[in-house]
Amino acid sequence: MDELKDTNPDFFRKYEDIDDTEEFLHYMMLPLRQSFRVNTLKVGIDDVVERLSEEFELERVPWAKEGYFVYGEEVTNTPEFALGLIFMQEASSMIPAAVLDVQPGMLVLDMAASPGSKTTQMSAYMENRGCIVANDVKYPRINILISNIQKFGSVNVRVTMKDGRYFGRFRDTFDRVLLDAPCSNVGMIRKNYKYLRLWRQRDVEALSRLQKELIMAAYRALKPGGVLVYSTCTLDPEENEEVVDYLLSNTDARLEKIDLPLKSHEPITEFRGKIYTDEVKKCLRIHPQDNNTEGFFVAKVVKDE
Ligand SMILES: C[S@@+](CC[C@H](N)C(=O)[O-])C[C@H]1O[C@@H](n2cnc3c(N)ncnc32)[C@H](O)[C@@H]1O
Repeated sequence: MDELKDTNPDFFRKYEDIDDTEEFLHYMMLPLRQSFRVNTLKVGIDDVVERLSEEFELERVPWAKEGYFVYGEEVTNTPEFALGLIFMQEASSMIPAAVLDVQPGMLVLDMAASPGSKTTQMSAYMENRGCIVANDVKYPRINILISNIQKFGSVNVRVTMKDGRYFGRFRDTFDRVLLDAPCSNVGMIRKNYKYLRLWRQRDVEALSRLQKELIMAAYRALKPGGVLVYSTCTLDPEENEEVVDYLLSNTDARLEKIDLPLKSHEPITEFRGKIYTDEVKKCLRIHPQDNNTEGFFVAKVVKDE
């Protein structure tokens, strides 16, 4: 552990103010459990589960009916994976689309969509009806997005390559908006230690500024009566509670409490001299030890009619 701390002392110093428990550090460094979603556009959940149970131990993800943890050998070596009947996705990353409550026929904006795990999850929930505009700003990531959409069999998706802030001009347009924002990826340290090496406070601050602009554009593009979900796979308050606090202070946005069968941490309302509205307590702040997943943050925002 000491060796690891030496790779980025600034990170560990800051995180003493966020979660200084041994449990947090322990789970941060533990390898992630594998998990997948059944592609309900192509196959029934029970059929896949029955077949894969012959080879693997499966455990249902409590917050996504088609999500499973998988134990044993590499599930990506199966025909089910090759045929796109299952989609590998970290279990906590299944939360935002589960919270967004998309319905068949809706117009949905996925503002930062690549590699498309949540786009494909939403297209399954929408039974391939309606339309998802799946956007990403980076050209190489657009290719991965398109290939995942094709492999999954999602036919209700249109891909765009724009800076997410561009969508602010489509005022009151989308029934649902997902902003799964670019972030400092602290939650993904469990997947790859490179995210620990790469973490810098100045990047957190720059990302926070970008996220505030993105969430304002996302809210503008949302129809009255619609729902916006903001999520990150990081735990820095500047990228989470502070961004949501910014939206609430500058618009008429409202938060709704998220009710899912999982454990979470109390959101942060005060950090390094900044005070955030108590409303942010309605958000989900998930530390890795809560459910043995990646760290994650999710906010459910509504725009009144
Ligand atoms: C957390 S990842 C999205 C993961 C994706 N939602 C999924 O579930 O598969 C964030 C994405 O934001 C994209 N991004 C970065 N800056 C952006 C911007 N200004 N506008 C739109 N997308 C951006 C990145 O290229 C990256 O693909």
